[in-house]
Amino acid sequence: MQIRRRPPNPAVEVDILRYQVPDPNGQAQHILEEIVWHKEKEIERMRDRLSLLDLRKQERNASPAKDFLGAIAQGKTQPALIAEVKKASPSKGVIREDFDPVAIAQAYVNGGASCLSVLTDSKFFQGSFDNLALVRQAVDIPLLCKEFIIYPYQVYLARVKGADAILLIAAILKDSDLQYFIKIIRALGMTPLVEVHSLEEMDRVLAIEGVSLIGINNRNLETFEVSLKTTQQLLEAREDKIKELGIHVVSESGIHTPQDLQTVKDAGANAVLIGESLVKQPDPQQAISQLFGV
Ligand SMILES: O=C(O)c1ccccc1NCC(=O)[C@H](O)[C@H](O)COP(=O)(O)O
Repeated sequence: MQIRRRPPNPAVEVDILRYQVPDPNGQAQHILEEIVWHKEKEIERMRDRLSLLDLRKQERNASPAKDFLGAIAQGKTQPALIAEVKKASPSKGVIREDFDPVAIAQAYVNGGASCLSVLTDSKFFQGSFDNLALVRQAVDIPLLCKEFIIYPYQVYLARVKGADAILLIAAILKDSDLQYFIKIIRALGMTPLVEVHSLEEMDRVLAIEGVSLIGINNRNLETFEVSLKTTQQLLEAREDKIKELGIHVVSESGIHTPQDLQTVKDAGANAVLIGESLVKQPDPQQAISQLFGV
């Protein structure tokens, strides 16, 4: 997958100029590119309201980040559950009409989730950084900020709002950007979760220093096609290297049944990231019990 980046204005903090578009007014070629192009404008507007300098001052007063990787390693369930607070998505539209992020988060905690993932994108997922802050106030377990990170600004904002881990998507960041973001995330005491979808992305990420947690997304973000074979194939191909490096693996997306759970567990996933199949149930706590048989 290739994401074409448009010339930045104003100049950005990271060297992300590889993916420039020949025609900046051209059409996005797929949803991930559309999201990234929208993010550029969105973050520009956010910076106008609150500068990076002021945001970094706020970050110094934030309470310390919780141990996201430790919570997965200790896993309240097997595999450990990262339950996602998700109202809508580009592939499914609105998943839950009566969306109460705090009530859903509390139900997930009562159901035995080890960590939570909170979508903060507003245009495509109807999430928000306010939701992240509300969930942070309501629960004690570690939180992943599920964003499309292209600027350090988003990392600092996530920390200020209470994130303990940050998603980095290999398809939208080149290697030097990944390295740079991993350093910032670690410097702020958080855990980077680096997401891949292909063997090529897996190999890029395995060569980068400081990666302790890899997410294998079963959803192709270009076509929305979901296949658990993605987890099976990538783990089968790189199991030895992953073990040698002591990396934990999260299987993400498309997990709906106990059989799906068993499939990715047998493939070697240490954790699962589940949104839709839990959030669409009237009682998300009971949905976890049914899925995990607990
Ligand atoms: O969910 C989507 O449609 C989507 C589209 C484009 C980019 C990302 C997208 N989802 C992000 C995720 O990775 C999922 O929210 C997460 O893995 C949970 O998936 P699911 O259990 O299938 O809701």
